[in-house]
Amino acid sequence: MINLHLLHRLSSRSLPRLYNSTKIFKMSEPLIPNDSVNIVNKRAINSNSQNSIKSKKPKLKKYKAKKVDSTSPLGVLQFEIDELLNEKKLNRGDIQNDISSILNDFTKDENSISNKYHREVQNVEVLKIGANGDGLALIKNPVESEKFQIVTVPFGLPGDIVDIKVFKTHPHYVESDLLKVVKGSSMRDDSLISCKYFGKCSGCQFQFLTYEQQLNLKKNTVINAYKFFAPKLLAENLIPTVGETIGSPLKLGYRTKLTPHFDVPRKVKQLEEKPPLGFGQKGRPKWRSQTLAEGGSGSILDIEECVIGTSIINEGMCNERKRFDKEFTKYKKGATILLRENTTILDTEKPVYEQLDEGSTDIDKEDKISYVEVEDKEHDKKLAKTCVTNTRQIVKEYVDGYTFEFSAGEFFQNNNSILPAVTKYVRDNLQLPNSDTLPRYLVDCYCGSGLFSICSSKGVDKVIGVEISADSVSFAEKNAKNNGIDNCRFIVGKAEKLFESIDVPKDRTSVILDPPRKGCDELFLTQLSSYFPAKIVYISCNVHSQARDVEFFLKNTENGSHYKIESLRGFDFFPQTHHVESVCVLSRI
Ligand SMILES: C[S@@+](CC[C@H](N)C(=O)[O-])C[C@H]1O[C@@H](n2cnc3c(N)ncnc32)[C@H](O)[C@@H]1O
Repeated sequence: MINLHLLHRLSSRSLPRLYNSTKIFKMSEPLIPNDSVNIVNKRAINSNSQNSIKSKKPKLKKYKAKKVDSTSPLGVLQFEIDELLNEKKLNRGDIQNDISSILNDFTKDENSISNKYHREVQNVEVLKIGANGDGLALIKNPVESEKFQIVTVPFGLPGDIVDIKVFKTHPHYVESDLLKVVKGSSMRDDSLISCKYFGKCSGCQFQFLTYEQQLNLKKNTVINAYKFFAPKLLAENLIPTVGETIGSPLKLGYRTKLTPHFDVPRKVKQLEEKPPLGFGQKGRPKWRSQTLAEGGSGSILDIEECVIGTSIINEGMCNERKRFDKEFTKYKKGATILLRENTTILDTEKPVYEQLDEGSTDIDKEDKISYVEVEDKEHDKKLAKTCVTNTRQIVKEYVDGYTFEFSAGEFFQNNNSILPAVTKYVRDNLQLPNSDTLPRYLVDCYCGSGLFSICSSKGVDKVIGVEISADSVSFAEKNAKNNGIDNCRFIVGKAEKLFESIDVPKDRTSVILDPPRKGCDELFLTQLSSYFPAKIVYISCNVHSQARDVEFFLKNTENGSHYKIESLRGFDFFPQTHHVESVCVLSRI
């Protein structure tokens, strides 16, 4: 049982700590700038007045495709589009949109190409749900009657019949806003929605699904990722049955970090009206009458409470919003507010207020630090949770009996409730066969402030961690020391720096990989394969780059063919959202 008390203490407090002037979640610009026609006409007038003999043709606008990483959400969408086309026996030509005509259509009347494309469509059947949580559907092309369009439908579930507004065109798909669910999919259960901003905020996608359905969708994301990014492994039957997704103990109130933000329009010297402070709107809200009444009309939705944030993070958000109400006129640029949970293990002999570090304060309560007291019955400890807003402040987290310190602005996992299960799973899967007497070693690549190194250190003789952030490495060293662990060594540098000085025998060594979203690079994977460790546990917040890396490792490196995928499954670090963390275990054959 968790025992919650809210207590406060006196503290002086200034402005909220803001970082990164931001343009996060800015909606895309319209394809045709409003003044396009005027610019062209002005040029024509100028050239006439100079009696120019040459009548200059307006320059045709060309569509410039942005380079996307194939494992990013937009890159993955391309695979999903091809899969849908395959199922419908269509090809890319059948869904190609005439972007050039839209870009160069300067007429403004209702029959303009742009208006024909960006229209409302009724009774659209959603066919699939993609990895980023948007539905996918097939609609008729409004201009070329023999053609179709693939449309993304936010908050659309397979089987839904919906009315949509198409608002943006890309070469092979169009984006839409969901206007109305005409007939709901059997998966949809709106009674499960716990946030009034669901359907408008870009944070959550799955609140209307049972938790079991959410876990199943995430399992499918893992299956599809390996289908799309590891086709050779799939063809050779080298991918095992994907395990059930491991759920989070907390389904709501789990997020230990939130970053609400606000925009200040350009050219505004002094804000007169308070701008929305919250999270990005999904799609273009101006077609959704409800949205205007509930939280603003801009690209940011004004949100006072986030149901997936922990209670102290929401308390911090409430404090910082009160402060923003009073002080918004001082800001000349948009900014992001960091809200990061901090845990203090309480000495029950001392008054709580004496043990708290700096944290978010309540201006209505004499600037007292807000905190929530939590009892950890398993380890017989009392914890105080505070909310840190200063990116440089040192934050403490408490995982499975260990304490971790790191800078509030640096990386640390955001769902504390699932970490004991994840660290145990990693530890169990690092085990080497017949390892009862011989020494065992662990290498933790991308180790951050030492979470996996420290949580796995007991069963091994020596741990080597490698991490690019010197700041994180100094925290990893400090964390090992504070937890009484003396068998860990940490190296600052790119992951491949490890191989310059590795001194542990490969046959007795397991390796953890936990890279950022973009995954590992080929140089590192090639060197890892040459080192040839006994076991590899690859943890990833982007299963698509993980699948690509695993295929590269098994198929394109020196010793890759001597490994097999022992197991593969997702962990649900972020309930109610589309995100999935994937753990892939590789062992030598
Ligand atoms: C997903 S985090 C994992 C951190 C840690 N395992 C944890 O769970 O707290 C990825 C880490 O990789 C680090 N990193 C990014 N690129 C790197 C590289 N090329 N070599 C080593 N570390 C890198 C980042 O600084 C970050 O701490």
